[in-house]
Parts: sequence; structure tokens; C-alpha cells
Amino acid sequence: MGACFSVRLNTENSHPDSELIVTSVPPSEAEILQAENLKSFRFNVLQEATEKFHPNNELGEGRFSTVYKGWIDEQSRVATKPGVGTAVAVKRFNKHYPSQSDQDWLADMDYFGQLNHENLVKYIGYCLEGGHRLLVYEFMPRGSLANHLFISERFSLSISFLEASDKSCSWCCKGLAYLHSTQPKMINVYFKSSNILIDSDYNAKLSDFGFDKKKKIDPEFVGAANAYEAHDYLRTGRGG
Ligand SMILES: Nc1ncnc2c1ncn2[C@@H]1O[C@H](COP(=O)(O)OP(=O)(O)OP(=O)(O)O)[C@@H](O)[C@H]1O
Repeated sequence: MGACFSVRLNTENSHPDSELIVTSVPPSEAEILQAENLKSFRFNVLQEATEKFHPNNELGEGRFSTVYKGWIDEQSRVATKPGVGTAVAVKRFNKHYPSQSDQDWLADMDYFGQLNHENLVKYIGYCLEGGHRLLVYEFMPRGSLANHLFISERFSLSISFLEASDKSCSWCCKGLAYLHSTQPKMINVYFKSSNILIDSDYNAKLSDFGFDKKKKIDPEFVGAANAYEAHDYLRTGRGG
């Protein structure tokens, strides 16, 4: 069990103030994980699911990770062939991800795994094994809003997308409002078009709402990075 404790020695020869510090034991994965639906995956399963992280399966790349499309069976947690089982996005964090202990990283994944809202991308599981850190989440077939706005060869800015964009704005607002209503409240300071993902029906969902660094301007809040920060939050350090 994860604990840090000390024991006072009361032997004849020992100084009355002697203390034996017993080394702290970091909490185990089972102790950290509270999110009921967050599943643990083996690295070799995610490797197989993405065909060894094949470039053809690459969905995009950010500063701290590359995201691949993969196929899994959610129940048995095994890789499946393309087109069989559930399509997922597998985010593989790279060495530029800000340094964080395994326990802190897992606690973050667990926190995000507990968030549940129709306008947030759903987190399915993670892999923490042999120095590898990966995250498995809902695959969003129409990619990011940024893809539609800036990479027109692959994702054309279609009429249906434009028709849906009004709806998308209000969905994003609902996702943000939900984050602001959680305990501890979460300020999404990483709100940008590459983190707004679109599903097959042109529904918009927020992604990546905390995988950079936590901001601790106000201990009540958990936040992310610096793409967009609400001016009132920056000025006062308080939100909500
Ligand atoms: N669930 C998903 N379904 C489909 N495509 C996705 C999914 N998640 C991410 N992507 C694609 O992968 C790209 C890279 O995502 P990632 O989160 O690694 O970086 P980013 O948010 O674009 O950049 P950065 O992290 O540097 O700010 C996204 O822009 C998007 O195009």
C-alpha cells in the first residue's frame, strides 16, 4: 500500500529522539485508479492494434505525442484486425512530454477518465509499461476542426461541415461549461481548433483538455497549457 511513515525506536541504547524512517512506497496503479471504465492495456496490444505504429495509421502529431488509429476489442483488451471491433485513437507520448512521475501521470489519466460528457472525447484506457506512456480514446472519424480549416486536401471544408459549425460552437461551449462545473473545477486553457474533434455526424467534442501541465494559480483549479486563456482568469487567477 502506498504510504510514508516513521517509527520511533524505544530501545535501551537508542537516543530518545531516534527515528527510523521507513522508505515511502508509491501507491500502486490499483490504488490510484478510481475511474471505473478506464482500462489498462499492454504495450504489445496497442502496438499490434496500430500495426506497429505504422505511418499509414497516423492521425496527427503534436508537440508531446503522435496519435494513431487502431482497432481493439474493448472487452477482452486485445488488438483486432482493421474494421473489426472498436476503432480507437492511440496517443503515444514522446520524450518532450513534461517530466512527471508515473504516479502523477496515472493520477492525471484517472482524473480525465472520470470526466463524462457528450461533448468531451471519451477516454477508454491507458498503457504505462516499461517507460511507455500511451492513452487510448474515442476515434473521431472527421479529425480536428483545424484539419478542416487548414488542411483542405485531406479534409475538405464541406457544406455539411459549414452547416454544422454553428452547432459545433454550442457543443464546445457545453463541453467547456461541464469542465468548469467539475470538482476540482477545470480551466481549459488549451482551447484551440486542433483540440476540437469532429465525429461522423459532425458533432464536436473537446479533446486534450489537460495533457500538458497543471496550472496552479488557484489550488481549486486544474488547468492545462497556453493556447487560449480566459482574460478574467489570467487577470484574477480565479475562474467560475
Ligand atoms: N481521437 C482522435 N480521433 C481522430 N483524430 C485525432 C484524435 N485525437 C487526435 N487526433 C489528431 O491528431 C492530431 C494530434 O493530436 P495531439 O493531441 O497529439 O496534438 P495537438 O493537440 O494537435 O498539438 P499539441 O499537443 O502540440 O498542442 C490532432 O490535431 C488531430 O488531428
